Amino acid sequence: MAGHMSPCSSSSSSSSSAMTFSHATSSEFHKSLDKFLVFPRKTPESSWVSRIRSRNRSRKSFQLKSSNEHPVSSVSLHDGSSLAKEHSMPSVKESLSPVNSESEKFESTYSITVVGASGDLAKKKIFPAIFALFYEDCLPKNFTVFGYARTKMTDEDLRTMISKTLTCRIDKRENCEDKMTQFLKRCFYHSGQYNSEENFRELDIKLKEKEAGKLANRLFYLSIPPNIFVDVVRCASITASSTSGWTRVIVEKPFGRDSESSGELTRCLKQYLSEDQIFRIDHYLGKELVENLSVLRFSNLVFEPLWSRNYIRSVQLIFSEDFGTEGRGGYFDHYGIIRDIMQNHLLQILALFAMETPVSLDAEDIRNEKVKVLRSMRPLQLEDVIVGQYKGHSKGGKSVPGYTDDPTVPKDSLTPTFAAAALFVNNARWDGVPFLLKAGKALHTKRAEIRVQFRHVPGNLYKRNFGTDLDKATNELVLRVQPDEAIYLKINNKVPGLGMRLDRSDLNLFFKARYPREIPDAYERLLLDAIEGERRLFIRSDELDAAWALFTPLLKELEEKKIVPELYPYGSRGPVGAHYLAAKHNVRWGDVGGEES
Ligand SMILES: NC(=O)C1=CN([C@@H]2O[C@H](COP(=O)(O)OP(=O)(O)OC[C@H]3O[C@@H](n4cnc5c(N)ncnc54)[C@H](OP(=O)(O)O)[C@@H]3O)[C@@H](O)[C@H]2O)C=CC1
Ligand SMILES: O=C1O[C@H](COP(=O)(O)O)[C@@H](O)[C@H](O)[C@H]1O
Repeated sequence: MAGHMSPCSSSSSSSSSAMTFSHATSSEFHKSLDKFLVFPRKTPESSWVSRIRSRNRSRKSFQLKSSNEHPVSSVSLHDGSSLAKEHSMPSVKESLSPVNSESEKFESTYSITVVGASGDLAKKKIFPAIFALFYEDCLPKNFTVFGYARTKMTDEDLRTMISKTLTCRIDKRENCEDKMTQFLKRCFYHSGQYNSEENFRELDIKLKEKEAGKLANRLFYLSIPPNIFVDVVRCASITASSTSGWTRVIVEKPFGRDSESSGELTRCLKQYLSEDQIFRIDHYLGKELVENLSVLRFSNLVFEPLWSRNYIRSVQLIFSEDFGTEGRGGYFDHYGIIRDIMQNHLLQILALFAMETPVSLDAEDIRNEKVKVLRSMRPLQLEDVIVGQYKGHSKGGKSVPGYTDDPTVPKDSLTPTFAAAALFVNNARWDGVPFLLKAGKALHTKRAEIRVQFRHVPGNLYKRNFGTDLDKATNELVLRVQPDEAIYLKINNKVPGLGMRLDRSDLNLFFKARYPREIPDAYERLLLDAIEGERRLFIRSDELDAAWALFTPLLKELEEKKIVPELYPYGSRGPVGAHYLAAKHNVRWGDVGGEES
């Protein structure tokens, strides 16, 4: 069975000292925002580069922009102290636009090594995201991509494999073929075992060849099952970390399966890496609408005053997929939907939603606020959770499989493929407000959204016109994370004409209509942030601990008591129990009934 954490000593063949990887200085993320210029990250290439160049010419400073436009590891020639500190880690944009011989001296190289390059995630998401960054001219001049896995492949085989999943931006497609060819020339492959220092040493030699003596920054993306994370980090740290620039490691979830295993994983990783070097990815934090949540809230006066128990009746975070665990049943059965979606993606959104205003957009300020929210929540109780599992059925000559029909899933599996839960943030702002989380596979639709249901209007003058069901007149703010990103607010208005008939309408910001260009994939944003050293969208270890503390007792209880999930048909709206759970907290799910626009 996949997924058991190996203790860090498991296959360690040699001892090593802590923090073998070299890492960026902490000053990287302690700069104040207003010290720097602000550039939009994605403007067309010519204007973007020329803007940087002209600013650099006039101010002699380089700017590196991460997803919050916060210059993270920039080098300012105005600031002697930061110059001295950070010469060892020039920024991406710096190497994009060398402007004087001083900077030429420090020209740096960047490599991204995708460990587990033969796998599903690498093919589907990571290589396409790196290419998209290249296509958008967001990558530095000197960059190399390496694939690493056990599968025997040549460089050419890797290129053929990844070329099948590369796509150019829908709204551009200019020079697409050329760009792909240029990109593929930068891609190389090394076949090796995950626990072999020798094989990583060979990788190091190949990396050094490409780096050609320049200052080298290395990013490792661990796109592998979690039971080999520590082996890889150990081997790479001992034999393949950069000795001149930074070394960073992106770790894919799952980060453990409960508090203990997660703590153990963190402890093991920290034998070889400092916290600054670990980039725990939760790709939902890279989604456009999740990014927009804080903007909506903190840059519009109309929302923030309403953002509390005084006006908000419930917050609903909903994830549904219209397919089952096909092909991933073996992995999934060890985790279940609560660990796969709720404890990370939905909880992260909840923390961003509920946090207090951070001191600044600095990663540490934001993550401090998120941790406070998580630590203000009471651990989940069994009575506030319902679990379900999809079953197969046949309809009109077509049959769909149940979860346990998957040959890699035990026939008597009790693993939930659906869960709904009510969580509470016990602080002054949110006391008593249910945060309803719902996540499920093999449901009737694919969707992720944040629904904010406001309280009923007190002493409503128009009560008569709404009829008896006041819930139907409740204002609701919806952030549709996917598909068809949108932000809309349900309001009540008068139907034009004589008489007084009320209607419910949407004030709608539909992103495709407003911004008719493709929205970057979450992995693009996150990869760029990792290259640029922006940690805001990555999970800090104390956040992770707090998240597991909320779910671990419940997960244990579910397993110990062998709670049987409620069966629901593949393609349905999920177990009825979810409605009882909402009703218990005096609310209704916003995504059911005629209201789900
Ligand atoms: N796929 C997805 O959509 C998502 C995946 N993730 C996470 O990302 C990581 C990678 O996912 P994914 O690509 O699906 O994983 P895969 O199962 O496809 O594994 C990736 C690669 O790791 C190697 N590998 C697989 N199993 C083992 C094993 N038991 N021992 C040693 N090596 C093994 C294989 O390469 P080789 O045999 O060539 O060495 C494989 O190609 C996982 O941690 C997963 O949980 C997170 C979110 C979504
Ligand atoms: O992390 C995961 O996410 C995917 C859903 O991601 P999305 O970006 O396509 O919404 C989910 O299918 C998978 O089970 C889970 O591990």
